[in-house]
Amino acid sequence: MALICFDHFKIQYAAKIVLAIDSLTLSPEKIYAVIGPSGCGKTTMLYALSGLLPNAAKASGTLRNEVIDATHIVLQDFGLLPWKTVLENVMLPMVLKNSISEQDEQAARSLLKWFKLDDYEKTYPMTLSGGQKQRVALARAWLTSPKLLLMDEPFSALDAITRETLQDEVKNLYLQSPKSVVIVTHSIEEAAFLGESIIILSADGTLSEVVENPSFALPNARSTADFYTMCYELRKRMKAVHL
Ligand SMILES: Nc1ncnc2c1ncn2[C@@H]1O[C@H](COP(=O)(O)OP(=O)(O)OP(=O)(O)O)[C@@H](O)[C@H]1O
Repeated sequence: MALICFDHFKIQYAAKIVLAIDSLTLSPEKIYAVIGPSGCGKTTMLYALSGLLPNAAKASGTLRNEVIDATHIVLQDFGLLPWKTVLENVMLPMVLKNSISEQDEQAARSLLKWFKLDDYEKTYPMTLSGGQKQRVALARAWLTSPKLLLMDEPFSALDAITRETLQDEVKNLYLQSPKSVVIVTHSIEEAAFLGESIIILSADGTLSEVVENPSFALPNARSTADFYTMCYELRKRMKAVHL
């Protein structure tokens, strides 16, 4: 079954076409990484998938997202409310719907524990590090049990080791309870580690190709020859689409 279908889908700002995907189908319960040169339309693609395109964007053609009502997007700036505690921020979607159950609170606490934030539940976001804020945003995303999770450069602001730790946490959480995920990233290593399939966009916003990633499910994937080969292949292909 297809979760998402692009069919001659285009987005333009005034006369400038910034995304043009003729044909692309995404399957459920897979992690897709999206890479491509700066300005090629990666974030625009994510906004289109979330149904949150800016007013100035004009869309044409077809983009079918079968789970648009159960789609959650994690933005680059984390989207945390400074006047709410960590626990309240994680539970924000429930707070907004005015439907907090004991079960939700338990689930929020166990996610905070998973993300090593159990000592911080009464803390306010301004006192957290970038990595901790990102973890709060990820815990919130997971708590809503979205059918499709969209993440825009989720780890770009973090130092290398924190980034790898969070990538591991997200992958392990995904392997425990698979979801449909689309991650936009600038990092070839992140795409090769987190992407089961990697969508490569060209500089002009067209789809270059979708690459399957044989290293994705391997134990200790980062230290396998398949992972290094994948990084090498992606680097080669990225150079080609930059031209
Ligand atoms: N609100 C807007 N109004 C006009 N043009 C826009 C708007 N938002 C994005 N664009 C243009 O659309 C194109 C695609 O932008 P987008 O942010 O999707 O690229 P990206 O691949 O995510 O870039 P980066 O890798 O640098 O984050 C760019 O040329 C950008 O200038």
